[in-house]
Amino acid sequence: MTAVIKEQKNFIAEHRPLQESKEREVMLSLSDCSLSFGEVQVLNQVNLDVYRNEFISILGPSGCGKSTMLRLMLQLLGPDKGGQVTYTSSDLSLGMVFQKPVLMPWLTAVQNVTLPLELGNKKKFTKQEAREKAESALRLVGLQDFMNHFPHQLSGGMQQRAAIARALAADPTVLLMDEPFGALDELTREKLNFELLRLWESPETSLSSIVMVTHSIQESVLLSDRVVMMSPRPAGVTDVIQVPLPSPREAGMEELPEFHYTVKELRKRVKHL
Ligand SMILES: Nc1ncnc2c1ncn2[C@@H]1O[C@H](COP(=O)(O)OP(=O)(O)OP(=O)(O)O)[C@@H](O)[C@H]1O
Repeated sequence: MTAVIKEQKNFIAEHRPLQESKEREVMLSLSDCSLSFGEVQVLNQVNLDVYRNEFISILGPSGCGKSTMLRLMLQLLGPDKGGQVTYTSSDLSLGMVFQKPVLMPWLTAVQNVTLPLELGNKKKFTKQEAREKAESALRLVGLQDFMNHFPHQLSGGMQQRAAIARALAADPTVLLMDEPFGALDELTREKLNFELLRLWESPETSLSSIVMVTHSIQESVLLSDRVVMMSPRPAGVTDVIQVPLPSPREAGMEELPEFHYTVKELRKRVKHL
């Protein structure tokens, strides 16, 4: 058993090799991005590179512009003049998971996951392919026995799993997540955090990088390689902290001194904002 776990760890390490900073590949970048809604300036000169094979958390005060930053990354919004959002990687494909699962109540789990794959003018998948991709994504998130359940028949955690499956079914290389577990109870949240890491590390998904907005300092330290801290609005990046925990992350790492030290350091910096 131990040998199998060790083998899996080695596989994960090979699958997701740590890159030296000078050779790290940038997947997408925000350069000097400011953004205003009318008179209200929300973002101020935000600079951030998202690298291949990394997990980034974004922490910042409520209303500072974290979701707006994700919408910039998705190019649903454009920055003010002078700013630039650049997609640098040739295999970049973005997926999004929102705080609320936003499932169609009249569709089953598998129909909800299939729907976006069938929409749009340039249909990438046939009906049959879309269905197979949806079923395989639902299996990945552990909902194989609930494919034909309607959203009201699923718990909050299961609904969020379905929303993650919906994003994964389109084979994104970068997954953007806006407080995906914020509305869940602590135990479910903890469970889903580790499930998310497992999905990220799995060779069965196309995921390379994850950018997650969270309000939890502990969650950000446990999950991420880097924590990006934002100031109050108009928000800029005040700090980028490299988390010194070993990879892959595992349950129990919250007991390590590096974990406590990093949480303490982030708390100190949040207080100074
Ligand atoms: N479409 C919009 N039109 C006008 N103002 C907007 C729009 N979207 C966001 N805002 C404003 O931009 C600011 C930043 O919003 P955003 O949702 O990005 O913050 P946030 O950091 O994600 O907040 P929270 O942590 O509370 O979720 C807020 O003051 C919000 O009211």
